[in-house]
Amino acid sequence: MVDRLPEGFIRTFLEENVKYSPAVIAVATGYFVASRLYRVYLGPTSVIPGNFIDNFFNLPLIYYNLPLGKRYKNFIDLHQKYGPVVRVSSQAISVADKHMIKQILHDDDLPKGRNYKAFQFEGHQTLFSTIDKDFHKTRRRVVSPAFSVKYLSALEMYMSAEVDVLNDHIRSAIKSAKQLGTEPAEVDMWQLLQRTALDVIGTTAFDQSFEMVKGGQHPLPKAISDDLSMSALRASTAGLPIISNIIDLYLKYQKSKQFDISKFMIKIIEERLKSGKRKNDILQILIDTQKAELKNDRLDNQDIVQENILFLIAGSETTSNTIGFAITHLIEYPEVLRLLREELDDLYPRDVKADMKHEDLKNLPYLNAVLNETMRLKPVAMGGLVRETPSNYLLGGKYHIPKNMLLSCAIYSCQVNPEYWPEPMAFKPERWLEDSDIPADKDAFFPFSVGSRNCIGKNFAWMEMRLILASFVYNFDIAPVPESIEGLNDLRQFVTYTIASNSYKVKVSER
Ligand code: HEM
Repeated sequence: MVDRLPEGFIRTFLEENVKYSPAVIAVATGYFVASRLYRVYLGPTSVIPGNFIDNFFNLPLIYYNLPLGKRYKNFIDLHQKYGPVVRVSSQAISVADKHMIKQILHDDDLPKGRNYKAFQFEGHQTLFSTIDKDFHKTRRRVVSPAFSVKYLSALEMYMSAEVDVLNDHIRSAIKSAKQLGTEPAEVDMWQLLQRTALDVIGTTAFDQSFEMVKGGQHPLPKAISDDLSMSALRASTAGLPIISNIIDLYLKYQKSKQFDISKFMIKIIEERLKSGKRKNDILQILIDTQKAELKNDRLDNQDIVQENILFLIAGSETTSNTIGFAITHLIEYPEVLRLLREELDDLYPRDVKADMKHEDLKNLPYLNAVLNETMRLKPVAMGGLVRETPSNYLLGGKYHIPKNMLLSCAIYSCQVNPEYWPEPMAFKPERWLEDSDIPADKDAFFPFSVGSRNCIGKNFAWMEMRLILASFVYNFDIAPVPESIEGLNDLRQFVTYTIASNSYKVKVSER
C-alpha cells in the first residue's frame, strides 16, 4: 500500500544514480504527486479531513508557528473546521476525541514521537525526552521515589518557606506604595510566580534557593531558559536541515559564552558526595541511585545533571503559569474569588493565626475546582502531546493509520468540546463540585496526560499550586490593571502556554 514516500528516496536516487537527468526528475515528480494523490483520494487516511495542501508536505513546524508561539492556534482552528480527527501534515494527525486520546496515551500507550529528540540536550536522554520505552521504564522507576506522596510531604516545609518569601515581597511592595502615597501597590504576579516556582524547585531539587523573588540574579535559570528557547526553535525547524544546522552552530557558539550549567551542577554533586552529608532533597534520591545493585538503575553524574535540569524546566513555568492563569480568572470572575475566599476563611478563621497546611488544603472542593477549571481552559500542553505509530495502527476502530505517523493528542480542543463540556468557554469551577448541574467530564480532561508518560510531578505541582494560590487569595485583596487585562489577548505557546508579554500586573492591598 503506497501511503508514504520513502524518506529521502528521490534525493538519494538522483544524487547517487542519475545526476538529475530531466527524464528521471519527471518520473520522480510524477511518483511523488501520484503517491500523494493516492493518499488524498484512496489511501487509508484519505477519510481524515484537513487542508488539501497538508496531505502533500510535511512542512516544518515553523510554517505553522508564525507568528512564533501560535502553532497551537492553527491546530485549534483545524479542529473547529473539520472535527475531532484532522490531518495537520503529511506525517501528522491531530486527535481531539476523548476515547481516541485515551486509546493513544493510555490503553495502547504509544511511544513518544520523534519530535521529542529536539529536547535531548547534546544527545542526553532524560525521563521526559526519551522515546525509548525500555530506557523510560527504568528511568521512571529509579526517579519515582523523589515524587512519592510520602517524600513530597517532607518537602512541604521548603515550599511553605518560599510562599512566605513571596508574601513578604508583596507586603513590602504594599508598604512602599503606602509610604510613597501611590496605593494600591502594583505587582507583576506573572513574573513573581515564575520566580517563586524557580525558588521552590531550586530548594526542593537541590537545596539551593536561587533567591529570585528577593531579586537574585542567579545565572542558572536564564541559561536554562535560553537552552529551552533554542530547543523549541530546533523542534520547529526539524525538516529544514540547513536551517537546523545553522541553529545548532549558533547554539554551540552561544553555549561557549554562556554560564556552564553542567559544571555548576557537577560541582554541587561532588560537594555533596565529598561532605558525606545527606540532605532531604530530590538530588539526594538521585545520588543514592549510584549505590543501586543493578547497573541500569545507577545514574552517573551527567545523568543526574540532565534530570535536575529537566525538573527545573518541567517544574517551574508549568506551575507558575497555571497559578497565574487562575489569578487572571479570579480577577475576571469576582464571584468565584468571593467563594474561594469564603472556603479558605471557613478553614482558617481570620482571628486565629494558623499556618496553612497542605493536608487541609488538599480537601478543599472549591480550591481544587478553581485549579481544575484553570487547567481545562489553559492546559500547559496546549500544543498537543505527540505519539508515534510503531506499526500500522487502528485508531478508534475506524481509522487505519500507517506506521511512523505522528498522532498529536489535542487536549485543549478536547477540553473545550461542547459535546463533553456544556458552555465550554465559560470559567465555571462549579462543574467540578459534587452534584453540579453541568458535571465535569473527567474522561475528557488530560492536563497531566495519562499512561506511562504522564506527569511524574503531578502531586508536587498540586501541592505547590494549592499552597501558593490559597495563601495569596487569603492574604491579599486584588484588583485588575487594565493594560494587563489587554495582554491576555495575546497568548503563546513556546514550551508552556503563557502570556506573550510574560507579564501580568495586579493591584494588591492587605486584606
Ligand atoms: C501544573 C503543573 C504541571 C502540568 C500541567 C504538567 C503537565 C505535564 C504533561 C502534560 C506531561 C506529559 C508531557 C508529554 O507527554 O509530552 C508532563 C510530563 C512530565 N512532567 Fe509535568 N506538569 C506539571 C508540573 C510538573 C512538575 C512540578 C514537575 C517536576 C517537578 C514535572 C515533571 C514532569 C516530568 C519529569 C515529565 C516527564 C514524565 C515522563 O515522561 O515519564 N511536571 N507534565
